[in-house]
Amino acid sequence: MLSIRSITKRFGGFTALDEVSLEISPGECFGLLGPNGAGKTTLMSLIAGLRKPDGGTISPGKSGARASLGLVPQNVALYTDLTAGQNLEIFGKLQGLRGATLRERVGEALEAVQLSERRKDVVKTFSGGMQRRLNLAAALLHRPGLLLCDEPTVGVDPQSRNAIFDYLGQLNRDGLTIIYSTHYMEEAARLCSRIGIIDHGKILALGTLDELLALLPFEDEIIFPNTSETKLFAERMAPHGKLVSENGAQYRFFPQLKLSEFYRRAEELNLPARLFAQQRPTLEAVFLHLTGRTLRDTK
Ligand SMILES: Nc1ncnc2c1ncn2[C@@H]1O[C@H](COP(=O)(O)OP(=O)(O)OP(=O)(O)O)[C@@H](O)[C@H]1O
Repeated sequence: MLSIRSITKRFGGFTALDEVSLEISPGECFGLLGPNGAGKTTLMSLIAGLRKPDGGTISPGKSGARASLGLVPQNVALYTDLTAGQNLEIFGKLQGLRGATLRERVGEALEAVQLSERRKDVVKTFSGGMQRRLNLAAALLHRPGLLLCDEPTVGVDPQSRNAIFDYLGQLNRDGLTIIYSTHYMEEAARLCSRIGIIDHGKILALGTLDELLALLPFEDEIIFPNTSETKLFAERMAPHGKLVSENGAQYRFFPQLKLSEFYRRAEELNLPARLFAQQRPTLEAVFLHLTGRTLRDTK
């Protein structure tokens, strides 16, 4: 168990983390979901022992379970003039591996992130996604018990993203504890068994996806086109929920009135029901409910 109790971190007069408390169980994949600047990287760096908190405790300390820790940093940290194989050999040596074990682990890691065929290629010729995959492999050579992944898929193509997800899922099923930070709600929902929503240095809510969705005061969100036909209706609905305009093309409405009442009012303006698509809300709606902003607004 990793216990984070009332952690505070300040940079000068600015409070980046404000009394954050979390318990992470062995074998869980915990998601830290929040917009840019929320404090995710700061929290990761404190857990990794790269920075010291101004208040609070993290236990066990670096000499305990956290001694066996892998960190996938937000920015790719590789020697781009060297080959993929040479990079992993350097990281493996830094992690204390030598000889046959090192060679074996490097081979396994390249295989796991689907880069075996690029072993002898220089990293600067790799796509962003391939570099991300190698960055992940580098953190795992010493087979840590806890993996910290700080937004490992930013700027990654779908193929690499899926490869990273499949690999992390497999590692987690094999018992690796993972803390995964992201501002993509789909990633947190897909990969993590529990999610903490973080904003302005505070954990606003914590739970499974279903527990977080249960915080919402409505069951379905409604999507409808943004046209001259629906403009007046959207204006009338705005006080009865949260209305978000998406790229000027459609509205997403989080209702605070009964759906029967919503459709009755649409009918008053001769808007047919087929214009409206109802769907189960996502973590985006939970974030909006908790902060009044969308995750995208705050990027
Ligand atoms: N070394 C530092 N000095 C001053 N302020 C900092 C420092 N590191 C982080 N901050 C500030 O602390 C806040 C949290 O930053 P942090 O990098 O932890 O956020 P984040 O959630 O990881 O977001 P991002 O995805 O943008 O990295 C931000 O407002 C950031 O500007």
